[in-house]
Amino acid sequence: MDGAGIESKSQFKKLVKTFNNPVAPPDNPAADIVPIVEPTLCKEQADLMDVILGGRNVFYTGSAGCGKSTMLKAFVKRFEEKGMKVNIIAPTGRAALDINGSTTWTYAGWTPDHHKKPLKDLRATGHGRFVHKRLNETDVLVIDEISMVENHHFERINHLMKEARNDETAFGGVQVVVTGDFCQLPPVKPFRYCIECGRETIVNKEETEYKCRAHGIFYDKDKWAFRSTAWQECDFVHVNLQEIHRQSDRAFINMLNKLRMGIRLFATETDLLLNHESETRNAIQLFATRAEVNRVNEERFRALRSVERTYHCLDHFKWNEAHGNLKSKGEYKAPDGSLQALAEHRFESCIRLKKGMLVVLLHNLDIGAGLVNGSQGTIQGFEDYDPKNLPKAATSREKRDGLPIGAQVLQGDHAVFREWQLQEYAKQMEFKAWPIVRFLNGVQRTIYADCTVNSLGDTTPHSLLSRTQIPLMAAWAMTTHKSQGMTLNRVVVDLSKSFEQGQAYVARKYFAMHAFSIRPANTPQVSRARSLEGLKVVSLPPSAQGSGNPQVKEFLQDRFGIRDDSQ
Ligand SMILES: Nc1ncnc2c1ncn2[C@@H]1O[C@H](COP(=O)(O)OP(=O)(O)OP(=O)(O)O)[C@@H](O)[C@H]1O
Repeated sequence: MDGAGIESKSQFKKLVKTFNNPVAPPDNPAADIVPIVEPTLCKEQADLMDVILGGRNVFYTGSAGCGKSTMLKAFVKRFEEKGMKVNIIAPTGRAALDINGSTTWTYAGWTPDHHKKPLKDLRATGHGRFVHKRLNETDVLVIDEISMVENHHFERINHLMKEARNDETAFGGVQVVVTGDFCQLPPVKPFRYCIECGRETIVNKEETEYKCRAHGIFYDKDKWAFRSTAWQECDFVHVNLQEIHRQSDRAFINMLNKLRMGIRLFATETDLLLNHESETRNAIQLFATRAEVNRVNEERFRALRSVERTYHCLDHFKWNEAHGNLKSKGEYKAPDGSLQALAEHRFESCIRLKKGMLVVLLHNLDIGAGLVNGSQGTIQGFEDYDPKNLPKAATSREKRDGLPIGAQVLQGDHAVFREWQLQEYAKQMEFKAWPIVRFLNGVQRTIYADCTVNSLGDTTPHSLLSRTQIPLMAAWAMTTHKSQGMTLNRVVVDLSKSFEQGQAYVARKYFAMHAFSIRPANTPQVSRARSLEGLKVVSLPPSAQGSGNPQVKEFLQDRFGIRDDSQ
């Protein structure tokens, strides 16, 4: 098993006590103060790990919160420990940053214009120096957020890898692991250019057909990766993770599963969702647009009379000159000096903080203490900067002898680099003080800056792209987009309003996505983790129920027997 776990309630209580009482030394300092940032895999996750490590091509899926990202980190670590070269790719920049990977485009060495090339020419790009080398060094290709990867994009990558690796088996013979949830975001602008000749297709009014004069019609219903020839060639083992780790309330999980599949809720369930008792003091309001979020957050921020403190991020690109193609990553900057390459980063380039402000934590600080990505709290005050308290990379001696109470330890790859970046960040801080946050579960912590590192390039040492910033953001309001992947404690959401505003292309999926992105308190260690308790749904859009994409439903039914029993 990977990572340490909290095995009993008493162990958890002891940990919380230790964190809340920094003067009382615990029995075993080293064991108790090291934060737990990765959970212990459950049985079905461990079984999946065996299948993946066994070398088969695997597609694994499951509802939001079943641990897809947790699995990804765990098996990548295991492959890397075996010395295997793993490339992790995702269809968008933001998704790629979250998984310390690159985009499908960067991996393939393409710009969107490459889709305008006939397949034969596109395949030839696999012989470009960097691309050829990169694709030939891959042992395992991991594709995250597969729901957004369009059929022919998946197909094109398959062709490119066959050509580059001179091997006509699926993806040129590498092991392929794909993950994601087809009930979440769909591919954008499918079949825009004909895969055969690269000419722009002509779309009909209903956006159901894309026509190439020379090569016929492509149908919108076939836009999904699972409808591609490449998917068949991969001969995937299909795994559906069923245990939800974010929520613990059975009735609530059932409802979420129905919403995911676009299954109409029973009247009793709708009633429960709208009218259950909820604790929404200091809850976060989810909105569709950034403008609404900014308005609410700005109003509430201004209303606080305490002193405002501004924190600018520290972006850094440590470039290995062997990666000529990456040089520009460190060159393009936004007006505030932050790197364009990190524009989609989950940490803000600039944050303003005040005492009394509601904030949300943006990374897993300490799972054992219930402090995860999405934990909400209030700033209680500020701790003066003291270099002694900055998180440090543990030396081997410290690992052996234990660290001082309250010290935060930097673990894993790049720990020394991260420590250095934290020190640099502290030097450039205008206000030499760190926010102290009391979280909704009662745990109080000083929140130091965190440094996230993305390793880039095909050779080692990798080029390192990093952002260092205080991992907090205002939590009166948030976009639903930003809430994806978080475990929020208290949420208020008005779904009908989102519909009136005529949400973009995902309108049909919007309801399922939104409802599914609501993550009330769940960590089993937090005693009041009654899932519906932290959720307030203001109103539901009646038209939005019972939608769900028919091809996705059919696919999930075929593969996993997940069916719509309400019909
Ligand atoms: N085996 C486990 N034991 C305890 N907690 C777990 C376990 N697996 C995952 N979690 C926790 O559950 C939460 C959701 O996990 P994760 O983000 O991996 O899910 P996901 O399926 O990727 O969700 P999404 O589709 O929303 O991105 C995280 O806080 C994670 O730490």
